[in-house]
Amino acid sequence: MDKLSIRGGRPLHGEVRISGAKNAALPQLCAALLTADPVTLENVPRLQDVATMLKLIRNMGASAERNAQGSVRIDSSKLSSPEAPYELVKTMRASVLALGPLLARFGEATVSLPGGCAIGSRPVDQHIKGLQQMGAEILVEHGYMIAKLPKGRERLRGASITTDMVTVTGTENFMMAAALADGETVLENAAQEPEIGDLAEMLIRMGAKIEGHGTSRIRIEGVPRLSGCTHRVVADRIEAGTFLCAVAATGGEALLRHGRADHLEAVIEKLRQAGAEVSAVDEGIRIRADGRLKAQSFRTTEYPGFPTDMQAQFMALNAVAEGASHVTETIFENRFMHVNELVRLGAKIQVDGKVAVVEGVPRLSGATVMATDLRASASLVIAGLVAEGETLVDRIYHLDRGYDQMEGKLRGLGAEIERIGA
Ligand SMILES: CC(=O)N[C@H]1[C@@H](OP(=O)(O)OP(=O)(O)OC[C@H]2O[C@@H](n3ccc(=O)[nH]c3=O)[C@H](O)[C@@H]2O)O[C@H](CO)[C@@H](O)[C@@H]1O
Ligand SMILES: C=C(OP(=O)(O)O)C(=O)O
Repeated sequence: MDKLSIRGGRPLHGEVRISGAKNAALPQLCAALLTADPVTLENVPRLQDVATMLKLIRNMGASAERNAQGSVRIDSSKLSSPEAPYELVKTMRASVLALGPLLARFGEATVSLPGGCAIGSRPVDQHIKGLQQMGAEILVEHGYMIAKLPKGRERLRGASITTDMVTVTGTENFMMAAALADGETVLENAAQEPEIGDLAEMLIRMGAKIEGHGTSRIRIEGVPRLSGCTHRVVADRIEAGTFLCAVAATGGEALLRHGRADHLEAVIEKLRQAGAEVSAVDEGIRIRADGRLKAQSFRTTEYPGFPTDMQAQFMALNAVAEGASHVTETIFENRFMHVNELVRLGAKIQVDGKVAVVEGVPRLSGATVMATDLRASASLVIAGLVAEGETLVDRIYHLDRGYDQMEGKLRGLGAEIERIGA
């Protein structure tokens, strides 16, 4: 199992290229299943979840090829088996995004339930309820969602869907299903994350009729068929946010090329309050930080609030900042697994239910720590970049699931970081 060895204490300096967003690329790879025409996605990040999604698509009988420039071409004209098996779904929750497109195009789909993961339970009751409102018959049996259209029906039908909570993958599944449904679908309480807007733009390029994406009410007028398209995946706001925290924590200066400051306002606002200089420039985002920053309290919520996917990384920054802070996690019940590992590096953090109380310390000291989930891994890397001596981050397969060449990019910024094979 690979580990990362980090020798901390060097401020990060220079330029880093932000990749395409994992959480945009995954639904878009599923959206390619909505058409028999070839679809080309540009700027697809090289990370494990994308590799798993390509495997899933190929497993269904479609072809999916990546070229040297990072584009992926998907041809699902010969798709033979509309099924997402447990073996693939268990390593990647985003597989549930195959449900909407498969059902809409083929009138049937069998997709494994995602179950839970380290950060908490990952229920899909809202997905099932919404697709049932669109006329699907869905049976949950042997760990699978077995979905089909009633006899005699060829298409899902438009519906008015109000979810009990804001769900990102739910909104994406409904948008894709509704794009090929018969009639109008209105999604109330829809998610507003930039990845939703990017998916809507891709679907519109394919011929879908969608309005209101980026607001909490999305209207989709179904069309009988969609065509192929070429679409460029939006920059990864969470990767950008991770590098912003890393530069801020080490007291450095960097340009994040292609980073989208407009997608990261809640995080940037907190970084500025902490004392970092952050600006949106034509090439991306610039950040500069001097000395110790001031700790910031925050609470994770849906977009445009502070993203749950940035909670662990900002907590690493708070751990070495001046003063105390309260970090409240409202989306996932178990997303504080990095806390005990940060404590091993010398951080002072106590968890009480949904709140972590962080008492900033002037220094951390390197140790062996274990990554427990994707963003927890990134938090430990940031802490390792600050800590004195060597930090060994074990189980970095979690990191590889969602970051495109993290250690190479950090090395480019002057970090002393190395991957050690088993
Ligand atoms: C709103 C939010 O911040 N969503 C995050 C969530 O998206 P992801 O799409 O994975 O999760 P959802 O947005 O669907 O879930 C939001 C909340 O709704 C609950 N829920 C969801 C669907 C459902 O059918 N039933 C149900 O109860 C979930 O348990 C969770 O508490 O995790 C991703 C990976 O960390 C993040 O990128 C998303 O930003
Ligand atoms: C936890 C994440 O992803 P997933 O929903 O794929 O588990 C994430 O992107 O931070």
